Amino acid sequence: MLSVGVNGYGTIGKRVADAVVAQPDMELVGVAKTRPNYEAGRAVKNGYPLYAAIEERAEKFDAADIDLAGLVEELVEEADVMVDATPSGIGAENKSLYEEHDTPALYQGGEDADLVDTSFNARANFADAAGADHVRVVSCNTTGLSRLVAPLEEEYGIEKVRATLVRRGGDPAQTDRGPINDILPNPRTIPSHHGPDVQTIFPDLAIDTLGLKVPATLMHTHSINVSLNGDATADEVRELLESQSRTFVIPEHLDIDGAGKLKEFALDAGRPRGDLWENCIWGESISVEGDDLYLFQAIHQESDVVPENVDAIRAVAETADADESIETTNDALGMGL
Ligand SMILES: NC(=O)C1=CN([C@@H]2O[C@H](COP(=O)(O)OP(=O)(O)OC[C@H]3O[C@@H](n4cnc5c(N)ncnc54)[C@H](OP(=O)(O)O)[C@@H]3O)[C@@H](O)[C@H]2O)C=CC1
Ligand SMILES: O=C(OP(=O)(O)O)[C@H](O)COP(=O)(O)O
Repeated sequence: MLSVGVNGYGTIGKRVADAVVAQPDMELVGVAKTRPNYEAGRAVKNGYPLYAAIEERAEKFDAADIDLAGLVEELVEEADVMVDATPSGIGAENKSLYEEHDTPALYQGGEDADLVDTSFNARANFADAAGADHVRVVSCNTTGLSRLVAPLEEEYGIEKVRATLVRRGGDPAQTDRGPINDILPNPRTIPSHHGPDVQTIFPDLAIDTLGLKVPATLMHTHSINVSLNGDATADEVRELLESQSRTFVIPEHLDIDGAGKLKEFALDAGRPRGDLWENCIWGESISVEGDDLYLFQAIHQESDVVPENVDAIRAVAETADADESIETTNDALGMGL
């Protein structure tokens, strides 16, 4: 069994913790937080040992009647692999903690690519993380782009990707992002960080990305154009994407016309927290004009990186190859819609 610790128990961390618990080959050693808020209480109710991330604040947990299992240093010492899901920039500050205890660590997409030995996407470059000490699971949007690029690159070769990312302004619980009423080019410069980030996975890929932020919380939406090298028809591309385990081509008959219905669909399917781990690609949008493929896909920012984190744990621990790990993760989570 792989012992896993999660430092940072927020949007991503709590989902990764639950996903680790669901795996047949992993155990959750515990999770770390700085404050005794509702998520801390829920972690304890779930039976997850809770560690204080900042020693001086440990007494606040006592005052809130929330039991601590110890300090984050003890969690790191006990874990075979740490998943750092702290806010952007804090992961970099925590790197020395993991090094002191000789514990390999995963970081999230809010950290810089140069913090780590390799950036990670399970479908595209699983083997690059073998035995690495520091691995970054790329951001939600970069994960969504990488999952799309990998099969297209293998099947046809890619001349160029052009992607416009309409990004949600904040997660549903991020009240500090709002109230919001605006549409922002974000960043105003081009490219957005996503193109260079995709190139940390596909170094030779030509890709331009433009980003915007809109006053929505549910999901991101990508408008994609891929100039392919090989001949393709829309039907062939659709079949290819349907054959991938983490790209869900939304059938037309479901009559899902936006992120709101997608989330409702996920809740109806019994998905935890209404999570959509897969890229959600509108079937009727898949079009080929000459060498150019076009499509729309929705990306659930809170959850698409979760199975990638689980796979990255096995990759650094070298306990499975890509296909084995992806299959185990998918089965344990209940992937497939
Ligand atoms: N949300 C998203 O859509 C996505 C986020 N990411 C990336 O994942 C990372 C985490 O983001 P997200 O989950 O949204 O962030 P959240 O703010 O939801 O969660 C971060 C958690 O870290 C805790 N924390 C804060 N400081 C520390 C610390 N010093 N040590 C330990 N824990 C700490 C916070 O707990 P406390 O309340 O106790 O301070 C909070 O629970 C970022 O790099 C982000 O860019 C990637 C893909 C999608
Ligand atoms: O990784 C994400 O987005 P990104 O791929 O646009 O950086 C998450 O949705 C977090 O985005 P945020 O930086 O707006 O919180």
